[in-house]
Amino acid sequence: MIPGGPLHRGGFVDQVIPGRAEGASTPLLQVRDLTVRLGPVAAVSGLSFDVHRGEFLGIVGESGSGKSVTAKAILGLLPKSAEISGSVRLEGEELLGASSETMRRIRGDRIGLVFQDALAALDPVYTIGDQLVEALRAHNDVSKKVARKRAADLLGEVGIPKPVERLDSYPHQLSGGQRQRIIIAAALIAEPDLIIADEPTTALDVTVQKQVLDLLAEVCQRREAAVMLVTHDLGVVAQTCDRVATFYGGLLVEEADVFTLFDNPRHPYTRALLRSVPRLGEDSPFEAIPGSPAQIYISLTACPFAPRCEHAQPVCTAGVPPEFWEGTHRHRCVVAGRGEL
Ligand SMILES: Nc1ncnc2c1ncn2[C@@H]1O[C@H](COP(=O)(O)OP(=O)(O)OP(=O)(O)O)[C@@H](O)[C@H]1O
Repeated sequence: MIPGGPLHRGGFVDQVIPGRAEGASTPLLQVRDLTVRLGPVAAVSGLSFDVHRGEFLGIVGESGSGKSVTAKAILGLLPKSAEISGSVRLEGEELLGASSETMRRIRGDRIGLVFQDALAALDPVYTIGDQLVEALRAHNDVSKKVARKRAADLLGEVGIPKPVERLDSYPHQLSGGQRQRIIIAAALIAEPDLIIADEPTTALDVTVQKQVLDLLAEVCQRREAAVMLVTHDLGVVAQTCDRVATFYGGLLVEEADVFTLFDNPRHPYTRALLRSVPRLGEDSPFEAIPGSPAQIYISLTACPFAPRCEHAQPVCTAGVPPEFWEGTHRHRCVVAGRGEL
């Protein structure tokens, strides 16, 4: 048993997780004690976080840290063989264990998806207009003419020049950045409350990346929707997010508002992640994190970062570290929690 510090709070399920919108109404998305096993792999362990309306939450971590599995669990897109427990509520409605029909409705109406590969998400044999009109008419009982007008308006909203003409283009006739804007337009069709964007800009060059992220942030604010951005790129997080959660080995190891996380990271993994980002104009070279990302089998029994952590002590492997809170900043490092870091 790991001794919790004075700031340690136990229990997850009814825990209040303060976010940016403190004192605000019920969170839009409330994830509690989410645990996912995929065969022998403990992909996500005891995950709890909130997403509020109008908020941009970044989820960062190395490959294999459980980011995509978390997104898929929320969307009901994990394989049937996955063992899932905990709770995922969208404005109070429990999504874990919901029927496939309910989850199709949720994905269609309430949660929009933006994935990395825009070309794969668009059908090459149909025009952009055909695809948007079809998607619009799946959600709204409107004529083709009205749907086409709305599709053009949507393209305008996401910054596509000459939107009416673009409706007649095929995906391959557009640039990567334009295709990603169209994917965002498609994700917005049903006016979702939450947009989950999984590495949405990885395939784009830096300038276009910034435009697409600014667009997501602007749309999120204008529509009072929330965005959950899954990325391994801390530069992207710094540019866009209000709050950041760091994942490691399927565990949420730290969460804070973006300024606090960058200025005063508490978990050694977040610190290492920040040091691993190259900075222009600084003499000190960036440092790669030694060792390989953790793959956790069966269940988590210790701090997953301990084998790679320069500050690890025996206590770190005595059990899963509890949460330590400093205001709205929380982390799972016992050494930092004891004030020894
Ligand atoms: N279908 C699956 N079957 C078995 N294990 C899986 C499956 N999908 C993911 N995993 C495992 O679950 C863990 C979390 O994977 P996940 O894809 O969520 O990581 P990630 O943080 O999104 O990484 P990346 O940035 O590479 O996408 C990893 O150990 C991965 O190997």
